[in-house]
Amino acid sequence: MTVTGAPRTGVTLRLLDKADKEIVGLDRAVLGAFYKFQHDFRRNPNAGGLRLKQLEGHDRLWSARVNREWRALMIRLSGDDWLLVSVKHRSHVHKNLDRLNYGINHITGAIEYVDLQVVEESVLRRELAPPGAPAPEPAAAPAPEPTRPEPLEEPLFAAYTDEQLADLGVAEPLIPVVRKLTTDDELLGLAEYAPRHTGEVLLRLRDGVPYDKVMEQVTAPVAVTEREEHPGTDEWQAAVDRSSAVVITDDRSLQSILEEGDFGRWKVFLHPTQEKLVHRRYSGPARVGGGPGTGKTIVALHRVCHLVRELPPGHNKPVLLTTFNRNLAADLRARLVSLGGPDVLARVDIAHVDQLATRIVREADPGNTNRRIDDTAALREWRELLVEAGETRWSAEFLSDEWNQVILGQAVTSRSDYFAARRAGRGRRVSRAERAGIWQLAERFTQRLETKKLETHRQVAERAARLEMARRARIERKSEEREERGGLDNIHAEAGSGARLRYRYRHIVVDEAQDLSSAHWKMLRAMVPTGPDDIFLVGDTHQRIYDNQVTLGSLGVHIRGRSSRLTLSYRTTREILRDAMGILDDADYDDLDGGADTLAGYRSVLHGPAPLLRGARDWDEEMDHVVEQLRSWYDVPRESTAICVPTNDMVTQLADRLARCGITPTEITQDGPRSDQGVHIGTMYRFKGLEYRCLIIAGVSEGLVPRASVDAWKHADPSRHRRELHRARSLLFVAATRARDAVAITWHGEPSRFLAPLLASR
Ligand SMILES: Nc1ncnc2c1ncn2[C@@H]1O[C@H](COP(=O)(O)OP(=O)(O)OP(=O)(O)O)[C@@H](O)[C@H]1O
Repeated sequence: MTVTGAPRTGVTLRLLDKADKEIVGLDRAVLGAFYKFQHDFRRNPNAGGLRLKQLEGHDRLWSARVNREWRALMIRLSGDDWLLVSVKHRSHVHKNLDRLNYGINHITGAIEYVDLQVVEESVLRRELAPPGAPAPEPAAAPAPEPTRPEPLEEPLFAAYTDEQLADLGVAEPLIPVVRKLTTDDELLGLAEYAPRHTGEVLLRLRDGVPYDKVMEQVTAPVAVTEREEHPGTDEWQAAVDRSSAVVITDDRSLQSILEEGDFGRWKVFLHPTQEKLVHRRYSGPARVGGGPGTGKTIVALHRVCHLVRELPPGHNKPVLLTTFNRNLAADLRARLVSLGGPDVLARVDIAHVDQLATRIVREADPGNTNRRIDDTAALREWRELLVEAGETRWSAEFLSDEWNQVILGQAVTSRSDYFAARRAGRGRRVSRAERAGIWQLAERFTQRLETKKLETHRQVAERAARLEMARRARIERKSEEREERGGLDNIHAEAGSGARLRYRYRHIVVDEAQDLSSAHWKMLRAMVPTGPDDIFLVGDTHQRIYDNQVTLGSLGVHIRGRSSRLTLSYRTTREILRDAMGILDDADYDDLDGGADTLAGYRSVLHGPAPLLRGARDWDEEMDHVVEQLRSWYDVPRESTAICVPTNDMVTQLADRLARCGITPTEITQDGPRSDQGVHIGTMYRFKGLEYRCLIIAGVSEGLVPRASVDAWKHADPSRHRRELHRARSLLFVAATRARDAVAITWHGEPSRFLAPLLASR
């Protein structure tokens, strides 16, 4: 349960997950009346105009008047604590009351509400109600248009007994309906109405996942354990804490639901597994993994709000929320304001890791005016240096990697240290004489950058890490001295500056953790004292698109025993997810700490068309296909549509073609999309963390995805070849999982090797 604020009168009105869908479907006048109703009810439920009364034959179900025609149905949890489960037309409230079912699911321990009348009529489209029953609900949540089942079809769940279904946590009143399901349309219709856990279980079984796996992956994570039962507390009160329900206050929560519809749901209805991760107290650094769209960022944002609420009052910003780049940091800021409002924002520093590193380095050296360059620009510098030096023994790529991963990566500062440095995972062996040569070139490279007043992001990150680690050592020393002197406060003042020396943050929350480098982690580790709730990180190594493989334990970030995984995708449909997983193949992925990670149990309850695969003769024809595809999505707002391509040139060419066809293109730059309007176009790297309704991935041809040059490593450096292929695969995986509703993948010439499993499945 998410609590977004306390009511003022002692009356608590909560809203059960899915009841909101019914409310959003009401017409505007009724919605207005509902808004007023919830306000009046919280002030005084017994006010005459509300006509609060218990429903006959139901010990906890009550109705109250929303307006002349509409009634709110509520479960009374205890004295003044109410749970709103439905808003119904008054003609439906007093008839067939035995069709209303509510109770506590004995497996999940959550409160569930089911209106069998609505389910049977809308899902099965069968006349199951007794004669004289009211006509179908005028304002029930919109049901998908199911097709009439073939009369003799085998029921979908015939292989399972009622008891087996109940043991998985399927809502018991729905089991007779589940037995009657014969088509996928009916099943998807039921999943729309049913308590969420029931939908998850049934769809997973229908996907062919074995019973035991469903038990392990879907039911076990949310099952009540004996330890969780609260003896002494009312069982309904305990159950509401395990339910997806939100306390209605006058503030954002209701507004998010009523005005933003499905788009606002992430702010209020967390999945029980998300909820647990947000509110838990961790004894040290904790990590949350999970496939794309499982709500890792959402959990990180709720976690930030939770940490802020636990802070003592103050005006500083003791919580750091950080991520990989500027674009993502801007997105986090916007989402955090929308979730927590200005009060939360006032206590949180939001900055991407390179921005933090720059701050630290500038603080230590305010006169530094060097220009920052990225890895590609640094590689160009390496190439030029090699040409100028007439050096042919090593390629620029090899030296650049050696410099980044071994010299900077291990903070190697002297020739003798370099002779002793570990080169694990670097593939090619180098002799002592070769190391001497490489070291000389590395020194020339550093001097070259200094002369040109250039600095790479990695250099800055390394420098920042060293500065922060030194600062941390000073803090620890001072605090030891202070203890020895019996707590004299002024010892804490930093020598010379007079400034007080303290840790920069109390809590750090990291998004997109899989792409941070060792230097970033060292810097972050040094910024926060070691202790409970110090670092909370979310990320997915299947989406790692920069070559930053780390073992967190060796960097002082000990997540062992505090690692969890989310498995339900809220973004991607089952059809998109299946193809995206096909792209990943069976490559190995790490867990950021030297172990292996998997996407076992990764699933979705959303449903849509299968991704479209289409080849063309050449790039010109492929661009025509892209335009055609965009035109077929005429009813989707252009800014909810995007195209990603492998190269910058293709971005320019495609943008040009779209503009000539009357479709506004908007390029996604390093700082995000140039404008809010038009179809977004960018290279695959730019799509990290973004989300669209419809997406085209174009140019997925052999030679482009992966780049042809990658295969040059096959014999020269097999380990690098493997890494490059891994990264290219992840890049396509990230791209394919950005769409909510529809994906089209196009290519020209030969399709990318990564598409082989998808093409074979068609
Ligand atoms: N409990 C929830 N209720 C409704 N929507 C949710 C919930 N959790 C997440 N979502 C929605 O799912 C989508 C994906 O969430 P989010 O961006 O947090 O996923 P992620 O795991 O960080 O994805 P990625 O790894 O691809 O960046 C968003 O649109 C978010 O609003």
